[in-house]
Amino acid sequence: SSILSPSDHEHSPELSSLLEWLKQNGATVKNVKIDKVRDGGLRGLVATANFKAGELVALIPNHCTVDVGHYTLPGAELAVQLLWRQLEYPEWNRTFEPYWNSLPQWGTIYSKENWNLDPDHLALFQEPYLEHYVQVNANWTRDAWAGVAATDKEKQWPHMAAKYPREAQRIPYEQFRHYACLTATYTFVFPDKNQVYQRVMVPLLDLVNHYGIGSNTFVTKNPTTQAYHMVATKDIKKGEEITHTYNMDNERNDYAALNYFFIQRLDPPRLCSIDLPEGHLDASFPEFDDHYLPRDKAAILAHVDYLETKLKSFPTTIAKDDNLLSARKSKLTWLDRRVIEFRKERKWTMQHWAKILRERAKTAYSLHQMTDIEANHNFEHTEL
Ligand SMILES: C[S@@+](CC[C@H](N)C(=O)[O-])C[C@H]1O[C@@H](n2cnc3c(N)ncnc32)[C@H](O)[C@@H]1O
Repeated sequence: SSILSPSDHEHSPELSSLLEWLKQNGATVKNVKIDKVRDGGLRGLVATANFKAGELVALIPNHCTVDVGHYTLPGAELAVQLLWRQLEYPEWNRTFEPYWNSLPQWGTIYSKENWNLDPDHLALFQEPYLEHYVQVNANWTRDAWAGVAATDKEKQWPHMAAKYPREAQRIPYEQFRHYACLTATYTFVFPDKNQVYQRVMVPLLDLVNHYGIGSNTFVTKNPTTQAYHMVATKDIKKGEEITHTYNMDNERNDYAALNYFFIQRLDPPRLCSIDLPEGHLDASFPEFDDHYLPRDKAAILAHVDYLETKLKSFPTTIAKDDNLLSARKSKLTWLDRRVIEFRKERKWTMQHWAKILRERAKTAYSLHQMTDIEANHNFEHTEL
């Protein structure tokens, strides 16, 4: 069934049941609806009344949420725990049906945890580093499923499934890797009652999309009631999309593409983290590019050289990528298209910054070593 709500703004049966279930269980979900929020049909949360800054947008009690494991664990290991819990507590599992049904179906969401490992698809990145990053992560999911990952047995599926062989047999790999993606991308990190940070599935709040600087809510956990509160950080008008900042790393497209499989055109444009001087995917780069890009003439020119050499090394140009994306009889899947859109956006941003840096180099200072003549000159001045 479709994960999208119909265009007449009525909720699909799945989403109506979610809201009903939450209300029956003490949640506050009054002035919000789940709707298509972007051209591509992206689902998100929308305000159905005005909210003032500081006002509560939604409250989800702790008993409607699921702690899936320690926040440092990869999606595959969290998936093992979630599936095991569903088998171990069938009654509890049944009561959560309205929530499970609100989650996206297999094959509609991707992240490094459940990526398509077809080499032709990975090659679309035009970047070996990103290909490897996806491979390492997706292979971990595959290995945890097969029970051959280099980690504790209890973190791998066959060991946990051994207790429920018949039920476990009915769970296909497709579902496992989908769960690995969900536990990594549809979860929040919050401390439990013992102050241990957990990955938590929070119904409804996990339908809110990411927005960087300028998002209109944040999520907090009440230390006494353990409930999750979504609070407006600015006035929100009726009809506006509700957003929050998952993390600022997502403001770089390589991070967002690999971890959540979306890309953005940002204003001002931001380079991929791997295209920053000494940048890499696992670092946090919360500030604008301008704060990271060099000021010293030699360093600026070195970075312009990096960007231009890299741009020349790509097998396709932006124009070629555009042609591929707009070709009428294209055999590209939506997954392929997203990766091509990613690489096109990456190139565009590299060109943009190369141009700005080339300008900046014209008036930049130099930290080059003093020549003998300069040194002698300074010495004479000191003597005087
Ligand atoms: C926590 S869920 C948010 C709800 C999701 N849109 C849904 O309908 O189930 C995270 C997923 O939403 C999508 N998403 C979140 N923020 C986005 C954004 N700014 N642009 C595009 N897609 C986004 C990505 O597919 C991501 O994996």
